[in-house]
Amino acid sequence: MNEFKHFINGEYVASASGKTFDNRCPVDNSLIGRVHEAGRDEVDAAVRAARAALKGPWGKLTQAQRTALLHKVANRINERFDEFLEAECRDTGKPYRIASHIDIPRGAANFTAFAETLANHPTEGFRLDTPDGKGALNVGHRSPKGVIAVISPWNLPLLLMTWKVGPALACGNTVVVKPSEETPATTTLLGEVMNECGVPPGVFNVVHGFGPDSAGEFLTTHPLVDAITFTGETRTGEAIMKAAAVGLRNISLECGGKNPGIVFADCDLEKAVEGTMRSAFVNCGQVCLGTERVYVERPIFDAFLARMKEEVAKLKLGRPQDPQANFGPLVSQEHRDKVLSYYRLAVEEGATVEIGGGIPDMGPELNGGAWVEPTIWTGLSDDARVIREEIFGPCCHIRPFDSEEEVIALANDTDYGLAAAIWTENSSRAVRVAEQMEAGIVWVNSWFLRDLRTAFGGAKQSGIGREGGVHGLEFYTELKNICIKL
Ligand SMILES: NC(=O)C1=CN([C@@H]2O[C@H](COP(=O)(O)OP(=O)(O)OC[C@H]3O[C@@H](n4cnc5c(N)ncnc54)[C@H](O)[C@@H]3O)[C@@H](O)[C@H]2O)C=CC1
Ligand SMILES: O=C(O)/C=C/C=C(\O)C(=O)O
Repeated sequence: MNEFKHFINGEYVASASGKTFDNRCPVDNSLIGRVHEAGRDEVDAAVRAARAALKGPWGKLTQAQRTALLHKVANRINERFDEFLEAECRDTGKPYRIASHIDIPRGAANFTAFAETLANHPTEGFRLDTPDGKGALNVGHRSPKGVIAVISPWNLPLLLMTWKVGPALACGNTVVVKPSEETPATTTLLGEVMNECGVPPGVFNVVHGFGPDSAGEFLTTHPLVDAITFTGETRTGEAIMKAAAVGLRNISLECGGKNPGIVFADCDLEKAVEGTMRSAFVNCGQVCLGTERVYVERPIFDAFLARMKEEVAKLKLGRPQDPQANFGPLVSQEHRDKVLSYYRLAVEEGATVEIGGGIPDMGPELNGGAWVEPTIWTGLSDDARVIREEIFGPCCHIRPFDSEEEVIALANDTDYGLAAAIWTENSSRAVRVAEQMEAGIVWVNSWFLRDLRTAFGGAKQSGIGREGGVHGLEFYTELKNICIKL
């Protein structure tokens, strides 16, 4: 039986209260282990350790020394690849086939990419003319922001946690991470890696627990936290924003999406089908960038729908270890209840279920798991809740359109603004439409093609701020101008 403890000041510690909660595997609902639930005291100890570490050996490292240390962390994740893979897939149920080329490699790359990008970023400088003719030099100086609270979700646990911890540490901050209660394993394991690599105690801390009235709230309301970075649901983002208002702490929020895919008749049909399949069904549809609304130009609507149904029928559901499996369960029974409620709602709202729509029979060993069928609907009206609300499951609605103007309006008719995918071989149209998308990220003839140097974040209710590349500098550092009179 695993026991997931907090990682505070370089040591694994249990909750003083003795409070724990169960961690279950979504593949078959078996018990993985017990997770310690942090109270205010553990959160306070973690934040104080992080604050003290800013003034310790960590705060004295040069950028080059920090960069070298973060490379070591990335290498060690790669050396312990199989342990991370097994832990991640046990927590989430996702296939090894997926996690071994997305989650774990990106978990390591998030340290190297940000260490390099930030180490090589130039300092701002301006020469100012002055009346005496001698002038002045203005030099931008960046210092770490301080203690960063990282609140991370369950869908890509290692990837999304390190996506924040990597740049935070590269900029010289210290962190307290509150991973999702559903997926404590890889964040806990990262504590061992930090110790093995010689990252000083207190630089990386982990507290476990839930959101409201638990570790998440205790951490985000802690007065010694300087800034909060979050990925998860929009409503949680609002709660965190309120918490951050006290003491005027900075926030970076990456929240939900209801992302459109736009398929023009002049696309390469096979490319569009392959990309839309991935964007709707990879990770069992639990990716904030995923496509839940697909708009297809009428002349190819029937052909596109038929090909999508053929491909959905080929998805191979199975245990994470099954080398053929490319589709796992949802993360939890609770999330399955939510997704299935939308499957029922779609029918109530008048959808035609083109494929799926229910619970697959996985056999006696797996039927207790959080499995749902990959699902495609057609026929819903544009104001249906299924079209407007983020479901975060393996499902999409496909609807025909007749003109570019119409589809731009449809795609933007949402409270969210995270991502969009456009499929066309006409590059002028691609740019024209991409520029009109109310979204932070637009892919043309691709999806989830990630370059870690680029800006990442959402418009409207999909978030506040941009991370990625040098954009994270604005959040993870304090920029001071030093004016030197010559
Ligand atoms: N990347 C995304 O866009 C994600 C979206 N979701 C969506 O959100 C729905 C709910 O899933 P949850 O895991 O409950 O997401 P959530 O947004 O509630 O949880 C994400 C993280 O925030 C923490 N948290 C929750 N409330 C908090 C609070 N008041 N203060 C501080 N921390 C808090 C959680 O413990 C977790 O670590 C899902 O059904 C899905 O639709 C979930 C995970 C990721
Ligand atoms: O940074 C990435 O490549 C992936 C980001 C995905 C999310 O933010 C999400 O699914 O929540």
